Formats: sequence, structure tokens, C-alpha cells
Amino acid sequence: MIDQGKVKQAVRLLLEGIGEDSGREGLKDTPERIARMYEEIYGGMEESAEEHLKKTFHVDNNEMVVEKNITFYSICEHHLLPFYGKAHIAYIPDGKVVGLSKLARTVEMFARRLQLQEQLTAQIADALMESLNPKGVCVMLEAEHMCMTMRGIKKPGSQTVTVVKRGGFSNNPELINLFFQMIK
Ligand SMILES: Nc1nc2c(ncn2[C@@H]2O[C@H](COP(=O)(O)OP(=O)(O)OP(=O)(O)O)[C@@H](O)[C@H]2O)c(=O)[nH]1
Ligand SMILES: [Zn+2]
Repeated sequence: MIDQGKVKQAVRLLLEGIGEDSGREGLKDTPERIARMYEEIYGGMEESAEEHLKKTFHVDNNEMVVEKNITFYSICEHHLLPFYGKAHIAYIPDGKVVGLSKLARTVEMFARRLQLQEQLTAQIADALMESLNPKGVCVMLEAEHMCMTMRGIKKPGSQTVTVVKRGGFSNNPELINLFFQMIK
């Protein structure tokens, strides 16, 4: 639950900390704006993956399902700066599939929290394993971290790629290659 009062107070202090006048015209509504924005960008803390993934459909076809290029925006927990990119998900159903939008909803829900990219990748894969009991899941995230581009080491264009394999993907290079081919 976002504590709006605490966020507003903290933003005022932050503005003063960087030497700004938190009461000046351009900044006077900023604490309020940021508190509202946090409801949105950290809104995933209030949601659960089970809710999004509870409605499933029966299928006889257990071939791999791939949803690729799911755009996401998250916030790095070390610097509170955005990292953003694309998520690609593959799973092999075991008689049960989920609505396609729910894959994107799952990504978005975990992304709208303070995150590490590795953790975000694993959380998406584990949520799908738990809710769908599929034969396997593979999740790949490709992202640019603003803490690596606009500050610090300053390497614009650098991309962090993370992969998590579960179930049948863990020990099957052929399946993994097929997934990589499909998301190219
Ligand atoms: N593994 C991982 N590291 C991340 C992620 N996001 C940011 N980081 C890194 O977290 C590290 C924090 O390092 P620190 O040395 O504590 O902080 P810092 O002095 O600001 O580090 P620099 O970015 O090197 O200036 C940095 O190397 C970041 O690049 C992420 O999602 N996963
Ligand atoms: Zn960072």
C-alpha cells in the first residue's frame, strides 16, 4: 500500500536536499504528482499473479506457445531509475493454457515493483509454472538500464539479457534454440 503522505513528505525533503525550493511555482505540485505516479508505477505490489492466471482454457494441443516483444518498464532497486525493454515468454502447456493478455499482465504486474532484472525474469517464470503446471517455461528479458546509460558507467545502447528456464526447458537445448529462433 503506497503511503501517499510519506511519499509527498519524502519528495519535498528530496527537493530541498538537492538545493531546490520545494514551494516554488514549478515544484509545488510535484510531491502530489509523484505520489500519484507511484500508485501507477509501483501498483504491481498490490496485485498477485494467481489472480491474473486463474482463468485457464483446456487444450488438446500441447505445442509450445510463444508471446514475444512484450514491452515492460520497471524500476531498478539500486538506483530507483527505470530499466525497460522486451519480455519474451515460451511455455509448453500440459492441457491448460491461459489467455494471451494474461502473459503480458503477469509481466506488467511484476515489473511495476522495485526490481532486479534477474529476479523479475524468475518471478514471471515461477508464476507461470505454479498457475499452469505446464511442461516447461522459458522467459527472456532484454532491457536497457538507465543507471548504466544516463549515469555511472554511461553505456547507452548496452542491453542486459536474462533467461530463466523451468521444467522441460531446463535440460533441452533443442527447445531453447527453437524458442530463440522464434523470438529473433
Ligand atoms: N544484477 C543486477 N545489477 C543491477 C541491476 N540494476 C542495476 N544493477 C547494478 O547494481 C550495481 C550497484 O552497484 P553499487 O556499486 O552498489 O552502486 P554504484 O556505485 O552506483 O555502481 P555504479 O553503477 O557502477 O556506479 C551496479 O553495478 C548496477 O549496474 C539488475 O537488475 N541486476
Ligand atoms: Zn540501477
